[in-house]
Amino acid sequence: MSQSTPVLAAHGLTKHFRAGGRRIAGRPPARAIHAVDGVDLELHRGQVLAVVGESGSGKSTVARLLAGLIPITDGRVLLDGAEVRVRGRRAFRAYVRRVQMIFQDPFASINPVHPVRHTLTRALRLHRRQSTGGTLRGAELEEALTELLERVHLTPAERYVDKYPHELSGGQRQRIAIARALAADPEVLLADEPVSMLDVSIRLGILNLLADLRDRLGIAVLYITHDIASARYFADRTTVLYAGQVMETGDSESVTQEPLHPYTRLLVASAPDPDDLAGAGAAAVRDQGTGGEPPSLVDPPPGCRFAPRCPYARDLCRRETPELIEVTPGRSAACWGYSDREDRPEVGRVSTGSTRGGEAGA
Ligand SMILES: Nc1ncnc2c1ncn2[C@@H]1O[C@H](COP(=O)(O)OP(=O)(O)OP(=O)(O)O)[C@@H](O)[C@H]1O
Repeated sequence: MSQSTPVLAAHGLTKHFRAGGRRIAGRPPARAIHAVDGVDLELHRGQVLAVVGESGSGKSTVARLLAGLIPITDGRVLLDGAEVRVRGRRAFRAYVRRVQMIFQDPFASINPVHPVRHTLTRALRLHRRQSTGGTLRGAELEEALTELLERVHLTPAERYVDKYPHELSGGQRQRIAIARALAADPEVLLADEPVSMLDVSIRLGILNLLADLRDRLGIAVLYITHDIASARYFADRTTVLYAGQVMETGDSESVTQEPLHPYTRLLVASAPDPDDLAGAGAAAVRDQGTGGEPPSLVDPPPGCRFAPRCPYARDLCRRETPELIEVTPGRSAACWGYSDREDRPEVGRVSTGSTRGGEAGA
């Protein structure tokens, strides 16, 4: 892992939504939905970080917080090491120029009444004005449009530039959404489930495009997904989220092939991957069973949030919340099984091959 300053980092990122609507004077305060609680993550130049988790685990909220779209309840976001304070329109625009978001649904995120030319020209002009104060026109504008379309592999550019969104496929629309984000010349792309609404046959093409942008432009990519198999394929590092908290983090290959946290094993075991993602995890889930539902995020109980579903959980797990424990360099799990507590659970020994250093629950 790069030792350089991350281009974007979050420390203790927390978002509590008010449950049950607006506060009414004279009534007790509304309870909070703990959507994201104390999440740390780092995005490095030229790397993809996957944030993986089930529905409701807080993935989109993390992306929206990092994009500055919703206010943070607690914690800090650092851009190039400097704390971000996105207050006011100007500060928000300056931030968004460097940190762009790509949404799940390319049908909803692109205005259907305008052709591609309009969508991209608007984005180019907006960001050009902010960075140089100048306006793009004529041949210079055409050149910038062609370059953007070529970057997202929509070539020849003239075939696409005057098309309307309804004349494009889902994959082509997502490429336009990515081109629009690139118009800002960003350092970070926050991609919230960028392929989950697309036909399976074209998903790989979009992921390959994002990987290409990472490699050629050195962009840092946050890849939000519920599909841990795609994280293995596409992301350099993977962070696993459960009920708003980080359960495990590390290089994608080890997280998906030799998962440490019982929750990651469950995710891996239920991943529909023909490439036999971590047979060990699947066996553990099959043998011991981990049915059940994620906990309520309204006033969640103390202890590990996965404990009610965890086949290894002991009293300690239900009582105290485990911190992330570094099990091997660059790999951490928020599981008491990796602590040196005497009352720790036995989470099973995991063969981690050459990356192995610690002893799981031994
Ligand atoms: N604006 C909001 N107001 C209240 N609760 C919210 C709001 N946005 C999200 N939540 C709640 O926060 C929790 C996390 O939601 P989030 O959308 O971040 O999860 P997710 O992992 O992205 O799920 P999915 O994969 O289904 O999109 C959920 O319980 C959700 O209901």
